[in-house]
Amino acid sequence: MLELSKVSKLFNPGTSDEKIALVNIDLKLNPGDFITVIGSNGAGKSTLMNIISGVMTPDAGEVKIDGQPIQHLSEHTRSRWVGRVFQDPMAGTAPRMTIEENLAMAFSRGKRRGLGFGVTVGKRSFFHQQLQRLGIGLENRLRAKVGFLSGGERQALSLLMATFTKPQILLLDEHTAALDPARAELITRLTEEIVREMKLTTLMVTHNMEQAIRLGNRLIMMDKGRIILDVNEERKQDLTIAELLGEFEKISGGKLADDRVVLG
Ligand SMILES: Nc1ncnc2c1ncn2[C@@H]1O[C@H](COP(=O)(O)OP(=O)(O)OP(=O)(O)O)[C@@H](O)[C@H]1O
Repeated sequence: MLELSKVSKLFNPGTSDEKIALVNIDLKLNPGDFITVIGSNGAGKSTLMNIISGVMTPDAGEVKIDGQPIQHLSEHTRSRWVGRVFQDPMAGTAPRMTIEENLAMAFSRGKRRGLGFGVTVGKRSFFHQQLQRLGIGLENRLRAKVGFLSGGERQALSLLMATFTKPQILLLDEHTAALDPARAELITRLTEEIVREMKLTTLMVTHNMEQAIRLGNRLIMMDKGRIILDVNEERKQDLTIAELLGEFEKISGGKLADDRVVLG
């Protein structure tokens, strides 16, 4: 499963704009772990996601999946093992393509070019069945252009596409933050269902403290490029938001500064 050892990342080193993003991060995910990630502004959460998915390379340290170092592999190659849903509903799908074309693209992810990209009858029936799981009627709109879907519908489609090929690791990068509360709740419910049914190992960044406590079996808190707290399932069960914020203050010596934090 995913393991990071001594991973560090510094932006603009040696300049007046130097930014510490990650400092000696050690993180080991066990199979089936669903970890929520919270932290202050600029704590390094997105950098962590970018390094795991291959958007960025670390300055030092190792990223391994099932014991194999992957930090030299491109984002495209890693997409075979790493699924990701971004905050922006526009980011995970191609707006000018139809729903079924987007799904076909996700289906062929990581495979050699030219293999399996078209929409065959067999695939169409599979896509129909998969979309039905979402319960929002997208299975009846297979040939609709994705650009015409609402943000929530697009995010549901992105979630399905990211998990289609049962990734070794699923990265959720504030994927409900840009949605209205009802849509956010829908995507959260779908996320829980898909992660549970497929037993996906998941890392989810959220600014919603209640969600961070309620979802998953483990919670990590980041500050200034470090993991400052790693809460296990047992302790997480009766954790409150006040206790979590208190822990942050105790360890970091300051208040959790996050302009997007949602307390419940
Ligand atoms: N491409 C970049 N170039 C320069 N500095 C960067 C870059 N990406 C991130 N940083 C800096 O690295 C640090 C960590 O940023 P990162 O985006 O990972 O934090 P975050 O925890 O996701 O923050 P937020 O919750 O505010 O989105 C910050 O100081 C940020 O300004």
